[in-house]
Parts: sequence; C-alpha cells; structure tokens
Amino acid sequence: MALTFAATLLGAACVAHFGLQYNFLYQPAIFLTLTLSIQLVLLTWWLAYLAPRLSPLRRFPLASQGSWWKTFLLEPTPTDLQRFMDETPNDGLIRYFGVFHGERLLLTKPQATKDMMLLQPYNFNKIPVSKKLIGQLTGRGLLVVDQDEHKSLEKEIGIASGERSATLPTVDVDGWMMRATLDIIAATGFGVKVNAIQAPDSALATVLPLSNSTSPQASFYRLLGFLLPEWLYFRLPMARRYEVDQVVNALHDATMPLIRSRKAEFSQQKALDPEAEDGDTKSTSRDFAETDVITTLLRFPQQLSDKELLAQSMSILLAGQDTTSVATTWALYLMAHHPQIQSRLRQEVRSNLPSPAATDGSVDASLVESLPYLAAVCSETLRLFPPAPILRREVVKAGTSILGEHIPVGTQVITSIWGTHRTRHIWGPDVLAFKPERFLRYTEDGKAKFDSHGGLQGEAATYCFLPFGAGVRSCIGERFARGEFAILLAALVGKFEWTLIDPKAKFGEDVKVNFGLVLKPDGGLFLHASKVEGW
Ligand code: HEM
Repeated sequence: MALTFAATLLGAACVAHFGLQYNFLYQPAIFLTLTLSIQLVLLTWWLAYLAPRLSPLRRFPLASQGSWWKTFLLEPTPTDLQRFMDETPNDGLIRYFGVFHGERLLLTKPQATKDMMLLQPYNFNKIPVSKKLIGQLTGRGLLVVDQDEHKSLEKEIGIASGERSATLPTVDVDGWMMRATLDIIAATGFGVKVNAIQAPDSALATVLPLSNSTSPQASFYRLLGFLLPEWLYFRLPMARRYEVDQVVNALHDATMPLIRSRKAEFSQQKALDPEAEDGDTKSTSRDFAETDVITTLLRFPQQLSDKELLAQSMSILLAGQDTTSVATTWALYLMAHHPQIQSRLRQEVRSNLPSPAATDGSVDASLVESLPYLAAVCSETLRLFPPAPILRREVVKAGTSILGEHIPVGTQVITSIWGTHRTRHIWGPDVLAFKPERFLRYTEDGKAKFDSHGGLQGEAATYCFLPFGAGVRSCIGERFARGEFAILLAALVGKFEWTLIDPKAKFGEDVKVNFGLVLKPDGGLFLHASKVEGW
C-alpha cells in the first residue's frame, strides 16, 4: 500500500516535471499512463529485487529457479517442488518463489509437516487463492473455512462408512470415473439418484467436470485469483467465470431441494419427540436419513442457515467426487502399464469377492478391507499419483514456529505430498517404480498382510505417506474414499482387462500430469477394455 502510494507520488512528480517541460500537464490520459507505468516498474522492482533481499525468510536456502521473469507468471508445479527437494541442500525448510514472485516456504521433513498440520494447526489458514477458487464453487464450506470456524465444525460431518484400434472398445476412463463417483457420492452422501452412468447428458453430470477444467482459459482465470481481490474476481466478465457460475447453479439446483426436504423431515421428528437430544433424534421415514450429510448437519447444536447447509453440502459433493474419480483413473493407467500386477489383482478379487452381477453375494467394508493386494495397489497408486498433490497454508498467528524457526505471519507454507511420495531417500532408489509390494509384509507362514505405512516407521509413517493430509484438517472422507476406491477398482479389474492403446507407450512419459485443483491426466485417459469371462 505504502509502495503504491509512493509510486503514485513519484509518478505525479515525474509527470509534473516533464509536463511543465513538454506542455502536457493537463492531458489526463498521458498523466494516467505515465503514473501507472511508473507504479508498475516500481512494484516489479520491489517484488523481484528489494522484497526478497529484505525478507525475514532470507536465512533459508533458496531453490534454484532461474531468472525471475521466466517464472513470474507461473506457480511452480509439484514436479518443480520435487526438484527443489532433490537439489537444494536444506535442514527441512526451502524458500522459493511462486506466481508474481510471491515468497513460499517448502517443508521437507516429517517433523516440519507435523509442526504445521498437527501441533499448531490453528496458526494456519488455507491460502487466499484456494479460498477464492474453491469458495467460489462451494461458498464457505468445510474445505475453505478459516481455523476458528473450522474448530466448531471439526469432524462433525462424518461420512458413514492416440491411435485407436477398431477391434477393442476404447474407454474414456476419466469421464466414466467422474460419472461413477458422482453417482456414488450423491447416493451415499445425500440419498439421491443422479444416474450419471445411465444418463451421461444429465445437467449435473455434464456440468460438474467443468469445476476442474484444465483448459488454458481456466488456468488463466486461476492465475488472476492470485492477483485480484475476491469482490472483483467473482465478478469478472470472463467466459470461465460464467462456466463456474454454471457449476454453482447446477450444484444449487441439485442440493437445495434436498436441504428443504431434510429440514421438513427433521422438524417433523422434533415435533414428535421434543425431548430428544439433537444427537439422538431418530429417523422415522428412511434409514438413510440417519447418516446423510444434511441430516448430520441439522443435528449440530448451533443451527446452520440454508446458505451454510448449502456450502457444506457442496463441499462434500465436490471434495468427494473428483478425488476418488482421479484415483481410480490413475489406478487403471497403472494397471494397463503393469499387466502382471493387474492379473494378480484380478485373481485376488475373483477368489474373494462375488461378481457385481451376482445376485446372491453381498460385499461389506470389512470384506473389501481384508484383501491385502487390493489395498496395496490402491495405496501405491495414491503414493505415485496423490489426487491432492500439495497442502498449502498461510501463517495467521504470531509466534508460529516450524522446526524451531520463527515463521512470520503472512508466510505461505507448503508441504508437497507429490514430492514427499517421490523422494528417493524415503522410498528407496526405485521410488518412481509402481510396486504395490511396498505396502505388503509377510507373516511367517508366507501370508501377505497389508502394511498401511508402506514399510515406513515412526514419524515418517504419518508424514511421508499422506495422500489424505494430516492433523485436524485431514480428509474427513478418508475411510469412505478408501472403500469406494477399492470396490470400484476391484469391480473394474475383476470384470475387464485394461490395456494401452499404444503398446509401445512408456510408463510415466505417455501421459502429461495436470496439476489443477486435483491431479489429472492432461486431456483425459483412454484405454482399451475387454471383458474377461468367468466372474
Ligand atoms: C481418494 C480420495 C480422496 C483424497 C486423496 C482426499 C484427499 C484430501 C486431502 C489431502 C485433504 C486435506 C486438504 C488440506 O489439508 O488442505 C482433504 C480434505 C477434505 N476431504 Fe478429502 N480426499 C478424498 C476423498 C474425499 C471424500 C470421498 C470426501 C467426502 C465424502 C472428502 C471430503 C473432504 C473434506 C470435506 C475435506 C476438508 C476437511 C477439513 O478441512 O477439515 N474427501 N481430502
């Protein structure tokens, strides 16, 4: 602010000086252009040269990023952060610059992530740009609320439980997984049938994927999120903003009628049994209403307004759909590249689970969780392709420290889940290989058991494998997501064989990763699928 004011004064002085000399003092357009240009130069000089040299974080090692103007309009991707972690000698904290030369602190040790996520969680908020991008879609829901508001909501909302061959059918994996997970979260979280699988053209099914668009327009719009205040950002007359509005409207239209009907049911129950504690209110009409998200929210001691109920419901819908969808997409990509692993998984699934077509078999969470190879394949997928690749926070309380170092208010602090999952000294020299075996250990009689920590011990076990985050703001849907991911993968691999469209495609090089709100294959993922008889 002070700098802008100084720049304005300086601009005005320059213009006055030259204006008197060249007689254009009274031409407002010239005055304005010159003043703004001088402000811009001064601001760039401040951001790129002076601020980094005066920064209280300058004591930390700086990642090598090349000249500032090359990265000025780019936020480093998780791959860049992984390179910083690999190349920069450090004691747990690395300094780097993000878009518009904003300073960031990258945490590289488990203890540092523990300090942020577990020991002082309420000293940090989600960063403003995340709040803008996600908040625009959901309103003030659990995903974006600041820590004080989060405390009162914390954990209350638990969820119960190339060249294409003409001969083999080609599947748009990404698209189908999006529709499948939309149907699942709508049915299990809200008790509503969207039927996106049967009716891919339904409003919600066609519009929801726009929320995580990877188009250049969407990327540019995200970039503006770093620069503009919320009131202006939400009103920009841009095609992408209208697209986001479309998503919000579709979500409103799907959620608002549910909120109204659950509210009516809830007040009816209260009227019938006014003595009942909020938490004890029994559902009379449908078993489902015992566990769905909106009813759970209605049981809060403090009453939530319709707007708040809507924001929380939309947060669950969004957070619970795309993440599991991309996890399954990546798992099928890995299966296609590793046919032997795929066969072993199919064998385990077929010998322990009934076929989805069977009418006499039932599957529950404990049965799915009892399959060690399935759990290991899912965890190894989440290691190599964590759907949420980065945890970003901003320090909001004075006295915050990480690894004993004082970190000033306003600092953006980052844990790279992607980078941590791909660090050689944690996972070994074969860190980039897909090896579900990492998540297995064997008993003396040779039986495989699932090891949820991937062989890591102590603090590393919690803070070096963290696809669902850590601490009080970790994923509330973890158990639900793990079950959903496992059962989807089991059904898809049990029933079909997944193969590459180009058999010569190289693992890791054939698909570009897009680091949007969630980690997606750029341009989608297309695979061949052929039915395997006998299940
Ligand atoms: C494979 C699937 C999933 C992955 C990898 C995943 C990952 C994550 C991660 C890393 C966070 C922490 C973000 C942060 O600290 O900034 C998070 C938070 C969250 N997740 Fe998930 N998630 C998944 C599925 C789900 C599902 C199915 C639901 C809902 C049913 C859900 C609901 C949420 C919510 C509401 C939060 C915010 C929690 C809070 O701030 O207290 N997620 N998730």
